[in-house]
Amino acid sequence: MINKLIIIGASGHGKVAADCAEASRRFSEIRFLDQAYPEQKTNAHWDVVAHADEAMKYVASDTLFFVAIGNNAIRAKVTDELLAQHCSFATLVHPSAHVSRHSEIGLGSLICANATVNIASKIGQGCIINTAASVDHDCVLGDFVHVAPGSRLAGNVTVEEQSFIGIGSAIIQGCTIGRRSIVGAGSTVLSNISEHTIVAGSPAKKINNNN
Ligand SMILES: CC(=O)SCCNC(=O)CCNC(=O)[C@H](O)C(C)(C)COP(=O)(O)OP(=O)(O)OC[C@H]1O[C@@H](n2cnc3c(N)ncnc32)[C@H](O)[C@@H]1OP(=O)(O)O
Repeated sequence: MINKLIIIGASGHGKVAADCAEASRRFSEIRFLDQAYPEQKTNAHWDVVAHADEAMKYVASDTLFFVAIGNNAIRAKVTDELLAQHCSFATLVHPSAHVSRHSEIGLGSLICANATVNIASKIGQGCIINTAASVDHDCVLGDFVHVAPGSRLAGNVTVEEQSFIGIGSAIIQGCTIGRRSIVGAGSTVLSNISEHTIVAGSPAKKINNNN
């Protein structure tokens, strides 16, 4: 029986992931690994038990791993390293989230409190659908996308891999956000955004490249 969770990343985001895992009642033991160990030994109510480099010592048939690193590129890298070592991953869904049974959630993703994933949407691996964010019908999110708290994706929105949708943003129906792009906090996206682009404002306009 799988009942232990090892979370890589004892940050603020890590404690949100742990809280979500605890609320799901799937795990009897939740522990962290972090680069800050041994200086950091706790994260909120949970213990940091080892350095992140020691993950392999915790591989066991009753244990799942979860990578709680907010930076999309680093989360992708750490996840890929652990997958290469055949670690088994948890997908965490807070009990207050609404996830349509006709949607798909990729391995290692986090669906936070009060978030919604509506019918026929597909969320990739290692994504974060943060607090009270909503992903409406027929959306497609690539791997390691982060939709920050309170953001709204209308129907048929595509967000390509490793892009970040800033807190409180809105994206109208049918838009595509290219890979590794950033939508600034509180923006309104009315048209497609190219890859590696930072946009902000209402309507959202390019303010920089994201290299
Ligand atoms: C649970 C959690 O905490 S999840 C995390 C949630 N956090 C977020 O959503 C943060 C999102 N980040 C932002 O909005 C940032 O401002 C970014 C990434 C869009 C831009 O950051 P930077 O590249 O550092 O841009 P910088 O701060 O230099 O601003 C450049 C210009 O864009 C403007 N700008 C920056 N962000 C925004 C925004 N969100 N909306 C409107 N204008 C903006 C600035 O005012 C500035 O304008 P100016 O040149 O006229 O002075």
